[in-house]
Amino acid sequence: MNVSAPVLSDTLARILADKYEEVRERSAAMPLAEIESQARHASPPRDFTGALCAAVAEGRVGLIAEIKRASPSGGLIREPFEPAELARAYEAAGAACLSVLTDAPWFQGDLGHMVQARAACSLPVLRKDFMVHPWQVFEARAMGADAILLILAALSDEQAQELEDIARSLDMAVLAEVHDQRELDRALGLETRLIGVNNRNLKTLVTDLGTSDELIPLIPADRIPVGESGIRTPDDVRRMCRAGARCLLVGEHLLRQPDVEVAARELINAI
Ligand SMILES: O=C(O)c1ccccc1NCC(=O)[C@H](O)[C@H](O)COP(=O)(O)O
Repeated sequence: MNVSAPVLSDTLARILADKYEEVRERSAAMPLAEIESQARHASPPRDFTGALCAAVAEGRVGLIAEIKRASPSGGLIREPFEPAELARAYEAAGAACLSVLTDAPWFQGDLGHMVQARAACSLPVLRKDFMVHPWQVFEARAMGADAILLILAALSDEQAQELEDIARSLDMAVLAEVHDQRELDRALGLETRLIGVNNRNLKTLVTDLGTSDELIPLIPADRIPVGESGIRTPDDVRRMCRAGARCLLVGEHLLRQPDVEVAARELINAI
């Protein structure tokens, strides 16, 4: 696969330019065959999709609770920042899964945050990063990730397919993220059942739950819609459910609360 960033002039493009450079450096330090071998010898993944389905089958929100220190839109979100403590609190609240930001330049993330969070609980964990190259998928699994995010806006169809194939060969779940109908149509060409509708416009960074209102009803019944970004209140949760998503990915709102367990429980019990 070609390791060069698409030419765009928005926030996502700037993040991707840094990401392609990071992949170049990391893959130069460890060959693909070596990281692939580590991934294939890692202990088995936890069932990310199964955990979401179980929560929904029990009548609860399938909450993917996010762990991130900072973001381009929110600046520094939580300090002090204790990934293990957050993971335990989210699990105690009844979250189905975790999402952990591992991008350093834009989110102050680290793969170590994911390792610490996963070791502190029994929840399946999504590596939340900008995946553009097979090396990163192998790295994610080698470090314990149970799922990866594929942002359709950041990938060609061929890239998305290749990264999904690798993830599936490693028994990892894939969350395919879309922002508009065109990306949704492309995502439906993938095998994954998990289709994330991101309410954040990645060019302006503004969130609008109307994106979910519009796109989630278009997702076929054999897929699992996941509402993402800008979800803050029990009313927001109910709005996502009305649109058709009982699985939700929530970060900033929870991380800004002094007691994340109470805050997560409030959203989980909103329906
Ligand atoms: O959050 C950002 O500023 C951002 C900027 C550019 C690309 C991605 C970005 N966020 C990633 C996410 O989609 C969110 O971390 C995730 O959906 C949770 O959203 P929120 O509950 O609003 O923190």
